[in-house]
Amino acid sequence: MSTQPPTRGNAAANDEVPLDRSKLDYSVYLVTGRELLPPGVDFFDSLERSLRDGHVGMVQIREKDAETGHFLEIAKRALDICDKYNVTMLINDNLTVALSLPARVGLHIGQDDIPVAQARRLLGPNRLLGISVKSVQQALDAKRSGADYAGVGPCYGTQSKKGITADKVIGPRGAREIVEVLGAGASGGGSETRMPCVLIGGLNQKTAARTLFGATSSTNAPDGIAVISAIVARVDSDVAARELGEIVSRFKLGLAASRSSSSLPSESGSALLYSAFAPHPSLLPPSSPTDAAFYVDRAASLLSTLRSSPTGPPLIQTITSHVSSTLSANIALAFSASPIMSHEAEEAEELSGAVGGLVLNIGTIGPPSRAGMKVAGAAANRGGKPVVLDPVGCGATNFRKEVVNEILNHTQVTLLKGNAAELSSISGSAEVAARGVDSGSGQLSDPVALVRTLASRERCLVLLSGKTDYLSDGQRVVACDNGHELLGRITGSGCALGVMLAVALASCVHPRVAVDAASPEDGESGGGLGKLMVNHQEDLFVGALMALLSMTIASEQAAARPDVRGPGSFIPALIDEIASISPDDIKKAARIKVVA
Ligand SMILES: Nc1ncnc2c1ncn2[C@@H]1O[C@H](COP(=O)(O)OP(=O)(O)OP(=O)(O)O)[C@@H](O)[C@H]1O
Ligand SMILES: Cc1ncsc1CCO
Repeated sequence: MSTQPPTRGNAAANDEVPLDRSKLDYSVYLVTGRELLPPGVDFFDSLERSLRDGHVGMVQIREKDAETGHFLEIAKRALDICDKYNVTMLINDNLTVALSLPARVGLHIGQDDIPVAQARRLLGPNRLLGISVKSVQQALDAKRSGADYAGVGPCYGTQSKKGITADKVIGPRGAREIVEVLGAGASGGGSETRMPCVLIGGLNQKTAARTLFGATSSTNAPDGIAVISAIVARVDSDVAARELGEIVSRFKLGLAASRSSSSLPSESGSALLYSAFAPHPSLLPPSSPTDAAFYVDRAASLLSTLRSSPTGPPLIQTITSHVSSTLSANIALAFSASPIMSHEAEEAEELSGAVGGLVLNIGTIGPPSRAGMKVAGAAANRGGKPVVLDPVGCGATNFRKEVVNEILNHTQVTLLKGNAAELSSISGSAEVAARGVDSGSGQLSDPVALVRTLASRERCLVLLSGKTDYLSDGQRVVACDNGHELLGRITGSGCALGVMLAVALASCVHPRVAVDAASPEDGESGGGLGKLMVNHQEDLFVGALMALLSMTIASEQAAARPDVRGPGSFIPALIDEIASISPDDIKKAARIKVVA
């Protein structure tokens, strides 16, 4: 293990040299917390250990209970360690302590502390000044007020700060709105200068990748993560810091590659963590094809891959309604997958090692499935497994809206599927009223804009189901006219489609997905991170299309059978047709249009 100080050069240990803000490294920002140290671990030993390999670029000394003299004593010793490893140090809250230390030491304040403008006046122009923000307004104020960076959060509930309750948590999606306005030229006013930011609150080895991805907007991304217990509570704080550093650097590499559409650099033969949530750029078409045949051919060839997978059927964990459970499981089997209908939180973590994809369907959700979704969703995200969310009946009640919101915050979904009423409700429009689990009678005025905007906002694929289905990844939109009205006359066809989507998305992900199955007990330590090897062998957009075409074309074939006389006889025929649908059927019968 290296004991050499890193050459990052992001701190001016010599106060003669003005702080070069462009060289600060926010990737892993450690906030100290003596109260969280493991028993018998010395604060300064833990700090030095976490800094020595160069993964932590900033340290904030946080002492909520120490009186000023003692705080200063701790900060002075901590500064020696930070200087040794060329790490930038800040003081939490206490202006007196910050001002008693050399000018290279900054100050971080909260919204309830001294106003930023006043802090800036007292600190002078050179000292680093950070502020915690939890709303867009606070972010805009922070940009105007002379702060250098923002801590955005709390992303999740944490144990480190008393008083944080679930309703104050902003989630990765709330963080994204803030990250957006902190970017250069953000709408809504404020300075044109981009303000760096770190995500804070519940960030650890399990949540970091998903949260960085979810908090990234189309124009701006977080610069790093601020953590307390994910490092401080670990005896091996060096290993903890390295794990976090690797997650952030993989995220940044993936982000750069996705923005330049270049290929992702391979890392010991594995693709990058970022690709767990977004298609590998090399799988995207070189330019947007307007020719539907391009997608139909690729969907057909993905179906043959699924039918002949050398690794066997993908295991699909489905947390779904008791109404549609059996139909969904049978359809998964017919579609060359292996279903497991499990909503038990207690087994979700263990199960996640074996599953290829996860379905979260809120049809008859109750406390156990709600809890199971949380654990299963987090585990799927960590392992790079595709997640399909079916927000059944969303919009019909406030409870369902709340549940969907909660899921979108705790899990980065790969695909969101819903009918007009459900997606209308999630998008915040009242255009199509929900009466129950089926669409209302109203029509969407602009389904293309709805799926595109929602996909871009939620950073996932969106599939709007109905007579015509619309699929988008936020840029491309394909409309599909296949399907039979009998699908709308049986219950659970949408739920079963959700499972088929998970199967198809799982078949896009390279079979060499492997995550160290060891999992920590306390949810905070880094166990279970292992070697993540997530590759995609096909564009997830094509995967979703393959499932949709398979369901809708099979429904047409079933309805055309002489033995089908209505919804009752249609169900077994549909299962049979799904079991036998072939790549050729897809090529012959697909009726899709590239509409954007
Ligand atoms: N009138 C129709 N004509 C053709 N296909 C249809 C029709 N209605 C629905 N479908 C197809 O049925 C499948 C399910 O879509 P639907 O919108 O009915 O889902 P849903 O409302 O979520 O269903 P459920 O709640 O019963 O599971 C989709 O593949 C869609 O293409
Ligand atoms: C009828 C019904 N009620 C809750 S879930 C469900 C199945 C259709 O989604």
